[in-house]
Amino acid sequence: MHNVIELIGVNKTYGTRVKSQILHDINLEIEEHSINSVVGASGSGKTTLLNIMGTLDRPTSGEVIIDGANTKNMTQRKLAKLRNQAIGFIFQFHFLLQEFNVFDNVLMPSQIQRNNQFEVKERANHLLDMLGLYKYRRSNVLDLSGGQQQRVAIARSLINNPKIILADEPTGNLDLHSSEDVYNIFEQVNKEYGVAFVIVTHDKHLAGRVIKIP
Ligand SMILES: Nc1ncnc2c1ncn2[C@@H]1O[C@H](COP(=O)(O)OP(=O)(O)OP(=O)(O)O)[C@@H](O)[C@H]1O
Repeated sequence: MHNVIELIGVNKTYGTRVKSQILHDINLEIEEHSINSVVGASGSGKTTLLNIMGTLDRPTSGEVIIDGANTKNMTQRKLAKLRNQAIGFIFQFHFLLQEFNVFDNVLMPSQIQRNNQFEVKERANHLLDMLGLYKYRRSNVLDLSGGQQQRVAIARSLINNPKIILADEPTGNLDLHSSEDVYNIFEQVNKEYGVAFVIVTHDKHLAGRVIKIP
């Protein structure tokens, strides 16, 4: 089985004068097509771990391998390209662009690469259709409910056809019904597109393998 993410001996320490070690010698493999939930007490380092997996933050020591590529000595530019191609991100607060409509928000990550625009737009339409948002594609994102906005964020995370989606408390801001909706979509996307998921969660809906941070 191919690993889409591999962490080898990862440590993370914050602070310069007063040091605080958050992650201790983490060794982890995320297999392609797998679903994984990250759990742990508040402040235990779940978001820190996810940010390191997503190359948004670098470990103090240890190695992060994304889809077979060791990121240790990569330039910021190369890292940004790899991240944009391989990884989709979903956050608790979706960070949609308020001045853009639904369709343009979904297209956003694809604009960084010179992808075939026709294919990208077709894919955006397909994703919006799958997520029940096609009729809202010209609406401003502020006119949508919280659950609908999170579905726009899910479509956006999938636009570059990533191998992995990293989701940080994706249902933290949603009611029970919308939360279940989001988890059902994750399962559907995992089945249909083979995307691996790593989900940081506080709620009881634990999907797939559970990674516990001490
Ligand atoms: N940039 C930073 N600089 C200094 N300390 C930080 C930084 N980011 C996080 N921390 C600290 O690292 C610890 C872990 O934070 P993190 O957000 O990863 O935990 P978490 O498990 O995701 O928490 P929660 O469940 O409350 O969201 C916390 O004590 C936090 O204050």
